Amino acid sequence: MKTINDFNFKDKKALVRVDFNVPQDATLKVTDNTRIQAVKPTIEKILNDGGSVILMTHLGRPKGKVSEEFSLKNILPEIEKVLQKSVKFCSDCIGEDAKRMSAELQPGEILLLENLRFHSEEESGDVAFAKQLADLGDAYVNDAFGTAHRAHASTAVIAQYFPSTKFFGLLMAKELEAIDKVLKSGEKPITAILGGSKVSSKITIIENILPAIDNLIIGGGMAFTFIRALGGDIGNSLVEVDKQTLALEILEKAKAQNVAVYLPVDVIIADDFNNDAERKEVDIYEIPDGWMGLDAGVRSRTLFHDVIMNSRTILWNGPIGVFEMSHFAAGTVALGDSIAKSTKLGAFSLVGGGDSVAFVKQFGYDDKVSYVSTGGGAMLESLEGMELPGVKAINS
Ligand SMILES: Nc1ncnc2c1ncn2[C@@H]1O[C@H](COP(=O)(O)OP(=O)(O)OP(=O)(O)O)[C@@H](O)[C@H]1O
Ligand SMILES: O=C(O)[C@H](O)COP(=O)(O)O
Repeated sequence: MKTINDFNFKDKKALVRVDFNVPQDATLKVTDNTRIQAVKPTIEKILNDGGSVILMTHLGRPKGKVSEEFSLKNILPEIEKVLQKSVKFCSDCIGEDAKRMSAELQPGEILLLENLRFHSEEESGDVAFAKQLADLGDAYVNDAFGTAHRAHASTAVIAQYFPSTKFFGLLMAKELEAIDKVLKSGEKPITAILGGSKVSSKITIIENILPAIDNLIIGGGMAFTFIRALGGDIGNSLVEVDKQTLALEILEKAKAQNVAVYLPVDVIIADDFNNDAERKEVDIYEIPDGWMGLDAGVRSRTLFHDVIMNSRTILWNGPIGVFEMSHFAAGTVALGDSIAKSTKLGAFSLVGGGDSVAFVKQFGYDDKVSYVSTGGGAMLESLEGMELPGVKAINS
């Protein structure tokens, strides 16, 4: 893997694609700066070499139109705060100003280009647009793991203009290593915990990871499709009726590959999808009509705990209860505790995917697991075994 550590950036202008698609509040203030913090080592390495940095990113989905709401001006103060440096700003990512400001950039300086997605050519992967961006720098660095699953002008197409000066940034390298550490070189036993709402969104992941893992814990809303397929009464719980055969096939495949599958054995049920609904705890095969399962029960939490404590490598994607409602968060919290405990005893744990990452941050588990991915869709596609366009462009 060719990273920025293989190059000296002295007197070079590095075009660095980052993913500063950060969450903002109603006043457009950044509410979580993790993605900015995450690329600091890459920027520092280039500046310390005596180079300069031209930052390119998208923010939101402005669909090719200029808009104040999606302007990077709104997040510039947060970027300067995190990087502890002043950052120049160009109000268009291409054109005369971008050319002039890039040409005038001195070693040690940083320039931020306005939102790439103000031009529809970014998402369509337009070659001429990619060339205009490429002309601004001497080297290309991709450190935008969160956007690596998009084949856009700045994430993939641009790389062809830097045949010998294209590199992975340090975040990108760390993310790819974390996935490899689980799926290729993980210490056994390896346990994957998959939750979330739908089986259909996790099928490809399950099929791809089965050969690499020893244990598979299936929780959350997707568990009910399996339980129903196995003959259980699931009341009004979330279910994908047309995916029951697939669920049984997955169980067969797991068995054939010697992967032990753990489904919840009990469940917290509610008479409505509502935090204040009436609740009780029942066997997962005996959910009465009119009730729905919204969290893992106490026996399930213990079952999962024992598996996790006996694991040396842990992959977690998807909450095992509706943690957004406080009365149904305990199962996911218990899972977080188990993973934290196992990690403390030396296991390697990787958490990926939008909702699970939101959970670990909100509940303070981010420092208690080995690695929290900055990618949502990119992480899921990596687990599905796809070569991400942003990765392929640097490797080829
Ligand atoms: N028993 C359940 N019934 C209904 N919804 C559930 C249940 N358990 C968990 N969920 C919900 O599943 C949602 C996440 O499901 P989704 O399929 O979106 O996962 P995901 O986005 O793939 O997860 P991630 O982003 O972590 O990969 C959570 O918001 C959670 O509230
Ligand atoms: O937040 C993300 O997942 C990335 O920044 C990609 O954003 P997109 O889904 O709008 O392409």
